Amino acid sequence: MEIEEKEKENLKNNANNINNNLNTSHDGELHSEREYCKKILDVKYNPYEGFHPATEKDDKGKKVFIDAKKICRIFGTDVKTKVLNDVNLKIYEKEFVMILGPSGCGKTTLMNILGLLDTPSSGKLYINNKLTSNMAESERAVFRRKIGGFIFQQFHLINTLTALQNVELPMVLDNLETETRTQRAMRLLNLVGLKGKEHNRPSQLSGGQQQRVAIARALSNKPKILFADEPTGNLDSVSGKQVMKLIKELHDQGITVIMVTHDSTLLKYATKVIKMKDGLIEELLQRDE
Ligand SMILES: Nc1ncnc2c1ncn2[C@@H]1O[C@H](COP(=O)(O)OP(=O)(O)OP(=O)(O)O)[C@@H](O)[C@H]1O
Repeated sequence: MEIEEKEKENLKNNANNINNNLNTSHDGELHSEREYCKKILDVKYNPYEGFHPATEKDDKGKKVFIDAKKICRIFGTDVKTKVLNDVNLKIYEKEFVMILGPSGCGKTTLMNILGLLDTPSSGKLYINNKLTSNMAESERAVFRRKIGGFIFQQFHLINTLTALQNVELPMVLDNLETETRTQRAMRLLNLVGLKGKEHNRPSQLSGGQQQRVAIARALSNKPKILFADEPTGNLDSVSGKQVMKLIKELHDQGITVIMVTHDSTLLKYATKVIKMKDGLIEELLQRDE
């Protein structure tokens, strides 16, 4: 009988403990069972939902844009560091590829190689079936100017030029007539929501506006592929969303996008995810059809 009473007491204590846990929390945010459950559900939110490990079946009928075979990148001469280690990867036309992984795992290095901003130490890289190591530097420059568009976390605008002049710059390098390039630059600035800011210099624009100038500049030569390295990394969440909306619209119009990010909430825009670790592709995921 005495044992039974003790057991009852224990059960009551347990019930009280559970109840207390439901009604209060260490961070003082949870005040009801419902909120508690919601918190648990949030914790279980899976940014990779809707993706599956990529298989050869996923590639059927798609046109290969970039084909990387056993790409290695070693930095340093005396002390050598292997930053990319036998990376194999195919990127197809019209994909929206996101590269994720811990800091220093080689994301930017890989993207710079795919965008011909850097060259691999070994391995073969094909763009549109063309072996890039056979390209002259002038041909690589044409790819960067005419086929690729680039957006960086730090915007990389020229501070002494206006927004309009920044957007016009690649077209100046391409010898386009003044009238044509000014008209196109005005149209692009309008497209990215910067009508009226054409004559502002970067210092007179917010971070989000500067990134939108950078997007307009990246689009000035009508690229087929957009390389974006942490494009929202320096932006507040509202500006970040505007920039992502623009990039999504470009993808919807048929531009292939390769983007490096730390932010797994952006995976909703991706059709393919490359998870990197220590210079290797740890996992390749494809959005469910
Ligand atoms: N030019 C270089 N010379 C020497 N080491 C370099 C060079 N560029 C990159 N590295 C090294 O290569 C590694 C990978 O760098 P990378 O910038 O590709 O990483 P990441 O995954 O993009 O990192 P983060 O997310 O922090 O930007 C780092 O250890 C970095 O220090």
